[in-house]
Amino acid sequence: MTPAARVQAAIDILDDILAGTPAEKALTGWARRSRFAGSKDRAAIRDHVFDALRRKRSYAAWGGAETGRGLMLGAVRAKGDDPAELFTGQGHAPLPVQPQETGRPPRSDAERLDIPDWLWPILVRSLGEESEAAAMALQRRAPVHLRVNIRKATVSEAMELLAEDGITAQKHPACETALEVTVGSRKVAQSAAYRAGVVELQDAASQAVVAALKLRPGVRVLDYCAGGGGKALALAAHKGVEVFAHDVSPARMRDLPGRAERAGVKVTLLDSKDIAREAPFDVVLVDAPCSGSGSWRRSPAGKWALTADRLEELTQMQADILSRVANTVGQGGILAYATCSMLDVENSAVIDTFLRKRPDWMEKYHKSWLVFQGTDGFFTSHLTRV
Ligand SMILES: C[S@@+](CC[C@H](N)C(=O)[O-])C[C@H]1O[C@@H](n2cnc3c(N)ncnc32)[C@H](O)[C@@H]1O
Repeated sequence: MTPAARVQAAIDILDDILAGTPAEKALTGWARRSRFAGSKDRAAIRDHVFDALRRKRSYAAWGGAETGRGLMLGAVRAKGDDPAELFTGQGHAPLPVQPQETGRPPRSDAERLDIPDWLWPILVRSLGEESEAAAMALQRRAPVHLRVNIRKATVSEAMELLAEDGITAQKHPACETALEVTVGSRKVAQSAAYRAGVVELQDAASQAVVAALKLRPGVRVLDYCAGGGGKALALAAHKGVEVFAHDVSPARMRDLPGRAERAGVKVTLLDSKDIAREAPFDVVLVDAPCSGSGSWRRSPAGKWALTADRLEELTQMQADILSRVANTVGQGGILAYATCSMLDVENSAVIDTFLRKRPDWMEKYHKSWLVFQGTDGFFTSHLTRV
């Protein structure tokens, strides 16, 4: 496909997404209907689509419309290029630009930085001078990070195994088990290292949240919001640590037993009544449902779907979960709260509310990871009884 034909394909897929089809479904549907497209075409089109979804607001301004065509036109103009070179109408290229398709530069910081207006003051209150850098990082593609499963290989061995499949990865400073893929990221899922459970796809900050717990052999840990089990598997990679996983939607943990087997670790799934029987735990991790603002590079739809009401609902949910699970933590144990959010209302404010209601608890540690520092945005806080 020519570069211009790829742009037209992105326009069609974006129209499908704007009409309500989830991004992954729209991309696979297009690929199925377009057997002529090679893997390089599909990768380039996917990049166009996700770039436009991350920068939907500013591209719509530059392109003059929130349509597939408006966004791709905006993408070209925002880079300072002349759309006439791609929008030629020749072959499968988009039709030439019409005089009424004018567009304009963004009019506010929020529009320029692709943040909804209502959210911008909340981000500024949370991050101060760093909010612009964070918003700009959210406009770009996320790096591919791997967690080395230290139960199966050392970090160097994992790097060598990846290299045999043409994948270059380098150590990431955020966590000892973390690698950043610099070449061959699209080959990871097919690689021998991945299939043998030597590496897992996981952001470095997500790994660092688990590493911050400094788990020692003999401890019993409950991952209370386990979801697909990314953190449960990272917890279970620690030798001698007994890991239990729970989720309010057990279906989300469907793949966890298979993933644990591949990783060579044991994770015991618990439903709500099992928790009472197995408590107390030495560590309870609450990787809470959140806005996901720290991972909007990967899931840009979340940035546009979030509303003030939904954010309020999430903070209520976060507070409820924390107070519900506190009693399952044993004496001297840790209640660890985490979110992949950079918003203070989901992070420090949730902890402050908990500590106000429970003066018998105190915060012993907290840390934030910001999205422009090379990882997803994350927050964690360790609470313990006074
Ligand atoms: C951020 S995700 C967890 C991601 C997962 N820990 C990982 O590392 O892959 C939050 C999870 O919390 C679950 N959840 C939401 N409300 C809950 C509740 N009241 N109790 C337990 N889990 C809940 C959701 O189903 C979702 O799977």
